[in-house]
Amino acid sequence: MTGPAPLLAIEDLVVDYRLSRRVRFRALKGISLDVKPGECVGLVGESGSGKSTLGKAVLGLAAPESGRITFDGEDITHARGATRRRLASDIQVVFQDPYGSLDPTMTVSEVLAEPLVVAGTSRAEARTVVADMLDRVRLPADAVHRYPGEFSGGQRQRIAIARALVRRPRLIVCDEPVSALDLTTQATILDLFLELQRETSVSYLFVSHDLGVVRRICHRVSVLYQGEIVESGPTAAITRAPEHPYTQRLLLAVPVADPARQAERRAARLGLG
Ligand SMILES: Nc1ncnc2c1ncn2[C@@H]1O[C@H](COP(=O)(O)OP(=O)(O)OP(=O)(O)O)[C@@H](O)[C@H]1O
Repeated sequence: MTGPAPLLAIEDLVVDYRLSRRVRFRALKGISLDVKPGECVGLVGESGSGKSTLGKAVLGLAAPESGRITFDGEDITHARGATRRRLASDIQVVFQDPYGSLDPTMTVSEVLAEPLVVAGTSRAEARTVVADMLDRVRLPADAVHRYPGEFSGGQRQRIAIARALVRRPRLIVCDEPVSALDLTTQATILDLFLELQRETSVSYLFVSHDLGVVRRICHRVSVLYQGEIVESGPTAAITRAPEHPYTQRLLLAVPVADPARQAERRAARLGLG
């Protein structure tokens, strides 16, 4: 193998959902991908392709039938209990809906300090870390006394990112983290992810249905279609010359600024081009 050892390695992963005692649905049909230290790897695919299932498996929220997930060389495929709690400082998650993932009854200070206090950090030290994190995600210092519901969608996502960062994770699973935001806010949050990566060398597994978003932020991308990876490689190469027809379709769905090109693409998508 060339280059640094992967931080996260997924090998031939199969995940089923049990629909009834006899019936199972195979959501992931033997997926392999890896994320190297400091890298952002995109997992792109349309709704129902299995993206969130892969994220859940990494976080220990979906039990694989077979295959292997290793983190920093340790097999975590079926990690539970104490191992999972230890992993929680290394692997964090940012979800699509920042409001749903933040307790509305807790102040921002409590939301951010909780994971630290649970992990044994003193309250005084937690206060220092929280202040530093708010600064990093560009939220005003007085945000600590307010509640998540008092913030805009973009600001709430900044709170969720700060919460993911407080325990200094090495990997963040980002599950559609900008899908609920308008385009301008999306751009500023993606810039924030990039900046944080430069500052902290954190790695991202970046799940998205939007190849346009992935193109902005990911070094490499894997394209998931009906539970299988149909194409993967450097993002620039995949978006410049996608080989699989499904990737080509995903690319056609990316909005472009030029209305004439947009019309051409719409025609191509409808088979009129
Ligand atoms: N709890 C569940 N029980 C049964 N089937 C499920 C369950 N969760 C997901 N699935 C099915 O597994 C497949 C993959 O779902 P998953 O949520 O991973 O897709 P996704 O690509 O993340 O979609 P979306 O972008 O809409 O969130 C879908 O066909 C979905 O219907």
